[in-house]
Amino acid sequence: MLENASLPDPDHAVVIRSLGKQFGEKIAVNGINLTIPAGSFYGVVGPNGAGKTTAMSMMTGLLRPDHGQVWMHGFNMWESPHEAKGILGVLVDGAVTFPRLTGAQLITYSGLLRGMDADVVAQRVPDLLRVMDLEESANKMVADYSAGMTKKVALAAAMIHSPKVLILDEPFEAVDPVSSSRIRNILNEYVQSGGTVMISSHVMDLVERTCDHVAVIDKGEVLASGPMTEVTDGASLEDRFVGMVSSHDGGEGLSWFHT
Ligand SMILES: Nc1ncnc2c1ncn2[C@@H]1O[C@H](COP(=O)(O)OP(=O)(O)OP(=O)(O)O)[C@@H](O)[C@H]1O
Repeated sequence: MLENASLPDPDHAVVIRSLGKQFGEKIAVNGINLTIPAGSFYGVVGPNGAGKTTAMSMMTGLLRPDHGQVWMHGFNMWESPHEAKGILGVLVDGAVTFPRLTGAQLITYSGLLRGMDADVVAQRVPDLLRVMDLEESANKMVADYSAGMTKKVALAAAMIHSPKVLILDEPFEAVDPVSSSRIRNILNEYVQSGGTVMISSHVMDLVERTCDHVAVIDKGEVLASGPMTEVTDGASLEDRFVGMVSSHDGGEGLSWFHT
């Protein structure tokens, strides 16, 4: 485990030290270090299989790391899970929901599970259904939702308790552009009010426009991280990303694929 030389600054939203996970022979996350400043909109980008979901699952306490530590505003995820998880809202790819609940029930249940007052939950559920454009489907079972609707209801469930930190794996995947823009505006306001958002995405343009910090992950390692302008260094995020990842991979094309 990590040498606990010094405790991280509780003003940082998320501090990750030497976080690692191996599945059999496969090293999915290879001892990564990241510091997510409070009040930042932090993007995580990386090619398929880079280790983003594994890293985010460990950050949120859903998957136990082989080694390393995570602190949420100074609370250690594994030593003080109640405190660390209490300030966290999570949307992780493939996370189990309860598809036989209706959308309204799922969001309500999430709030009640968080120990919220039932009256406050009842006030917030219609607001969340409205901003997610799910009012008409509020009483339909989540099992019958489209992929984008499922993503939006899971996002609403992650937001109901107004957490200090939101960790969202691919939150805009399958979400239509109007809903995506509305959700980004809400997240921007949340960040301006001091909240912290971490998202993963494959859409470089969206990450570049939305996030003020970014980490590029490949093969379980952080290739670059920090303020967006420092990482991009005058180029587009897409160009920087492709440059970093392909030099890491040394990938070649298909010499036979032509007519
Ligand atoms: N439960 C598991 N068992 C075995 N291998 C796993 C498991 N979860 C992830 N992996 C492997 O770990 C590596 C990282 O996977 P992960 O899902 O974290 O990547 P990702 O960056 O989120 O990818 P994508 O962008 O495609 O969603 C992959 O090689 C994957 O096959």
